[in-house]
Amino acid sequence: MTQTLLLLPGDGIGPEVIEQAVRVAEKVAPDLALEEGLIGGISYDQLGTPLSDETLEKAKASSAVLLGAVGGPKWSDVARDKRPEAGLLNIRKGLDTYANLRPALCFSALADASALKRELVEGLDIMIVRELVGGVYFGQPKGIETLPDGTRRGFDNAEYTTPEIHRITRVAFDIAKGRGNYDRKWGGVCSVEKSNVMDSGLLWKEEVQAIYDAELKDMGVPLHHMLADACAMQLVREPKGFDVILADNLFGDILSDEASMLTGSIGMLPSASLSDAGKPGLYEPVHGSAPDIAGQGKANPFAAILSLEMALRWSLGRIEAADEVTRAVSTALEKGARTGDLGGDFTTAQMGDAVLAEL
Ligand SMILES: NC(=O)c1ccc[n+]([C@@H]2O[C@H](COP(=O)([O-])OP(=O)(O)OC[C@H]3O[C@@H](n4cnc5c(N)ncnc54)[C@H](O)[C@@H]3O)[C@@H](O)[C@H]2O)c1
Ligand SMILES: CC(C)[C@H](C(=O)O)[C@@H](O)C(=O)O
Ligand SMILES: [Mg+2]
Repeated sequence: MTQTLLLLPGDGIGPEVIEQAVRVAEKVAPDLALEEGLIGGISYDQLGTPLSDETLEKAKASSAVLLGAVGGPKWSDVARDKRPEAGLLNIRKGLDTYANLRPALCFSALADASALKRELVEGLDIMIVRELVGGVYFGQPKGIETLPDGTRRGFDNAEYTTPEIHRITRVAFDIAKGRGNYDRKWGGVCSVEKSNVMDSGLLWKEEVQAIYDAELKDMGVPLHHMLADACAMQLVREPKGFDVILADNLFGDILSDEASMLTGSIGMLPSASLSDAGKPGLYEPVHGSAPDIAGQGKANPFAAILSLEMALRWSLGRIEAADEVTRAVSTALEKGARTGDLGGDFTTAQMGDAVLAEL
């Protein structure tokens, strides 16, 4: 059966980086059927909604979805439920992609581009497993209200349930088992929360432990618990001490941006968002639409190309093609391919050329 990759380039640098990922896809998986759809601000401009039913249906019917980025200052005054970011949250929820995998891998050629010393990050290979369709992002009620005295009150509800915590914990353990890095200081799975302050955090810790004791212990994968603020600190102090970090939606968002700077640039970090087996995965760079450099040919397309790599690996079962892409990116970096964020002057297209030259 033909496999379909739905492209949702979105806003800002999204279309620029997806264009390069498409060149790579056409080279390593020429039989893959590519379709295109709208999401984000461009969808709001054309259709009055950041995610149309048509795009969501197309996504559900595809083998995988590759998304660029959404958002930008143009839509800052639009109502929250029509904002580009709402389109992103709705497609994640609509596809039930609850397991967001955010690898932070420091290519050896970039060890000096990191904000940290070479010895701290050289060889870094950690995986953040972020719960993506629950927590404070989706909890109800939320809103902004005006109080009788004229001041305002904004509120969000951080909530998790047992099944939500158990299913993401199972994914984290499966991934940690496949990686086998148990000898690191916090090797195996390190679950982070604020159980010292938040009830949803306390439940998170208790339910991770409960499913581990009841179902996962025999896998032989160590489990650690850490407070999220301490994890933020240890990530810059001793990043190679971690292997798989399991986090809720909000802490996973913040810690993955932090981890991006260990690898050299946010322009390098891909992600995979997975649902249950057999359902399409959603693949997107961790970075946003970068309005400050959009339209200038300055964006680093490697996060998008590596997101394609993750789609080949996790949804399309094309492991050899995925390995080829990783190798080509690594070699391109070794040969000096660098956009501005990595301290070079390559254009977005030249970065694509550099990868294609190695395929
Ligand atoms: N998945 C997504 O679509 C996603 C993710 C994060 C932010 N956003 C949205 O993007 C918009 C801008 O957000 P932001 O500025 O906080 O974050 P951002 O990631 O867009 O940009 C942060 C900084 O990193 C740089 N940068 C990001 N990606 C880069 C790349 N590929 N190459 C080179 N430099 C890169 C930008 O130039 C900027 O200086 C907001 O509307 C935000 O909501 C979308
Ligand atoms: C744009 C925003 C909604 C999104 C998030 O917070 O999940 C982004 O920061 C990300 O990391 O994918
Ligand atoms: Mg983020």
